[in-house]
Amino acid sequence: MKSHIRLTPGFYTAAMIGFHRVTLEYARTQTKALYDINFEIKKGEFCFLVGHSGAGKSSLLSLLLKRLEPTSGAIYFGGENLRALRGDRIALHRRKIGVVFQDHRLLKDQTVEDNLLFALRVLGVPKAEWENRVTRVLRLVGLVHKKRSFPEELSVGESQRVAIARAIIGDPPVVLADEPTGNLDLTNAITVLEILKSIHARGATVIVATHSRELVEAYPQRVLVLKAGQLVRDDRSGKYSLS
Ligand SMILES: Nc1ncnc2c1ncn2[C@@H]1O[C@H](COP(=O)(O)OP(=O)(O)OP(=O)(O)O)[C@@H](O)[C@H]1O
Repeated sequence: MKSHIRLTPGFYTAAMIGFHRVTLEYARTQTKALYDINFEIKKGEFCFLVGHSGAGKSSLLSLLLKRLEPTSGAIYFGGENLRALRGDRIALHRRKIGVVFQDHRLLKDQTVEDNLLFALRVLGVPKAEWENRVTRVLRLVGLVHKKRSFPEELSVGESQRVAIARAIIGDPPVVLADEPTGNLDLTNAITVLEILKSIHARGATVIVATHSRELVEAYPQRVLVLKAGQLVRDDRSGKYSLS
C-alpha cells in the first residue's frame, strides 16, 4: 500500500536542523547570498561555520532564526518546516534558540542581574525560578561577583560572557553564536569557547560562525565552510580551511 505520510528530511537521523536546497537572494539589491545549501546538524552537535567576509554566514543564521525567508528550498528545525510557522509560533521558535552576537547588546542602563531578569521576563519563565536561573548561568560564565555591575563596568570579555549567560538562561536546545569572539583577545576568546564547550557538553546543539582559526583549532569539531554563498566543505575532522 502506498504511504501518504510525508517524512521531513532528518526524520530518521534525529537532525535538529536541516537545510534542503536553500537559496537566498536579497530582493532589494538582488544579491545572491546563498546557493543550494544542503546540510543537517544532529541534536547535540557542535559545528563551526567559517568563510570569508560576505560568504553568507550571518545570512544563514538569520534564516535559522526566521528573520529571513529563503528564496527557495526548505529549512527544518526539530522536524518542522520553518516556512509553515506563523504568528506566535515564530516567537516560540525563536525561544528555542539562544543567540550570541559579536557585540554583546546588553541593556546599558541595567545591571547584569537586571539584563538577565529582563530575558527571563520576555521568555515567560515563572518568577519562582528567576533567582536560581540567574545564579546558575552566572556561575557557568564565572561572573556571580559581577551581578550588580552595569555593562560599562565590565571588560569586553566579561560583557560577552554575560551575553552568553543571557542567551542560555532559558535553556534553549540550540545556541547560535555569530562571531562571538570577534572583539576579544585570544585569552578571552578561549574563555568564551570554554563556556560554549560546556553548553555543548550539557547537550545543546551549538553553531559558531567565526573567522578565527585559533578557535576552530582549539576545539576540533565539525566545520562547515561557506565560500561566496556556497557550502564548499563539510569537514568532520575539525580542520580549518577556507576552500
Ligand atoms: N540586508 C542585506 N541586503 C542585501 N545584501 C545583504 C544584506 N545582508 C547581507 N548581504 C549580502 O549578502 C552576502 C552575505 O553576507 P553575510 O553578512 O551573510 O556574510 P558573512 O559571511 O556573515 O560576512 P561577515 O563575516 O563579514 O559578517 C554579502 O554579499 C552581503 O553583502
